[in-house]
Amino acid sequence: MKRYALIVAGGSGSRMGSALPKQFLEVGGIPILMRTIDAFANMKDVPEIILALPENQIDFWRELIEKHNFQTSHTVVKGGASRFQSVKNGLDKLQGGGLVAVHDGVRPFTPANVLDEAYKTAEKTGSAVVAVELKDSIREIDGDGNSEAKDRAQYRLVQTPQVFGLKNLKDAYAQPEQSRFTDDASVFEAFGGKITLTQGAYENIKITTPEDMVFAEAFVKSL
Ligand SMILES: Nc1ccn([C@@H]2O[C@H](COP(=O)(O)OP(=O)(O)OP(=O)(O)O)[C@@H](O)[C@H]2O)c(=O)n1
Ligand SMILES: C[C@](O)(CO)[C@H](O)COP(=O)(O)O
Repeated sequence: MKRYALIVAGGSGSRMGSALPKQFLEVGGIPILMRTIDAFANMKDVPEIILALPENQIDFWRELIEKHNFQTSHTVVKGGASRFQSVKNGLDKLQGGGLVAVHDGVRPFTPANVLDEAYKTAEKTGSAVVAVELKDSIREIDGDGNSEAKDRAQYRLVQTPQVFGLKNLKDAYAQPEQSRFTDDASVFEAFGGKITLTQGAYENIKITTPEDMVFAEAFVKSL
C-alpha cells in the first residue's frame, strides 16, 4: 500500500522562544527538521514525504538544504495558522488511496520500529496512534484548586506519528476545526473513526521548551 509521511513544521515555537524557529535549531550539528525527515527516509519502505512550513520560512529552508547538502526527496507545502490547518494544507496536495502518517517536525528521534509498526497497524485497522505509558502519577484538577488521584494505568501519553487511511483522514479534516483538536486522533475520532494505539518510545520527544534541547544534545551524543 502506498505510504505518505506528512511532516508538519508550520508552528511558531513560542514556548521555545528562540530567535531561529525551533525546527531549524541544530542538534549534533544537524537541523532538527532534517533529522525528522530522515527518520522516515531511512525506513525500508520509504514513504513519499510532504513537509508543511510557514510560507515565510520556505526560502530559508532552501538555504539550509544547500548548506547541509540535504539530499532527501520531499515536497514542501505552505503551513497554516494552526496545526489543524497545516495538516489540512498537506492533505489537500494528496490524491488517491494509501496510508498517511502525520508527524510533528520537531520529533526527530522516533525509532524505525515505532514508525514501521504504526504503518503496519494502520494497514490492518485503519488507524495507528503512537503512545507511551505514564511514568509519573497523575491528578485531575477542578476549577476550585482541588485535585484527585487518578489511575495512571488507564491513561497514555500520545505522540506522533499518527497514521490513517488517506481518504478517511481527508474526510475527517473536511469538518470544521475545533479548539479540542490537539492532534490527528482527536480530529479522526470526532468524525467517527476508531483509534488503535501502538507503542511509542520515551525518546520520541516533541522538542517544545529549552530544556528539551539539553536532552536532545545528550541523546545524540549517546548514540
Ligand atoms: N500552525 C502550526 C502550528 C504547529 N504546527 C506543528 O505542529 C507540531 C507540534 O506543535 P508545537 O510543538 O506546539 O509547535 P509550535 O506551535 O511551533 O510551538 P508553540 O506551541 O510553542 O508555539 C510542530 O511540529 C509544529 O511545527 C504546524 O505545523 N502549524
Ligand atoms: C500532536 C501532539 O504532538 C501529540 O502529542 C500534540 O498534541 C501537539 O500539541 P501542541 O500543543 O501542538 O504542542
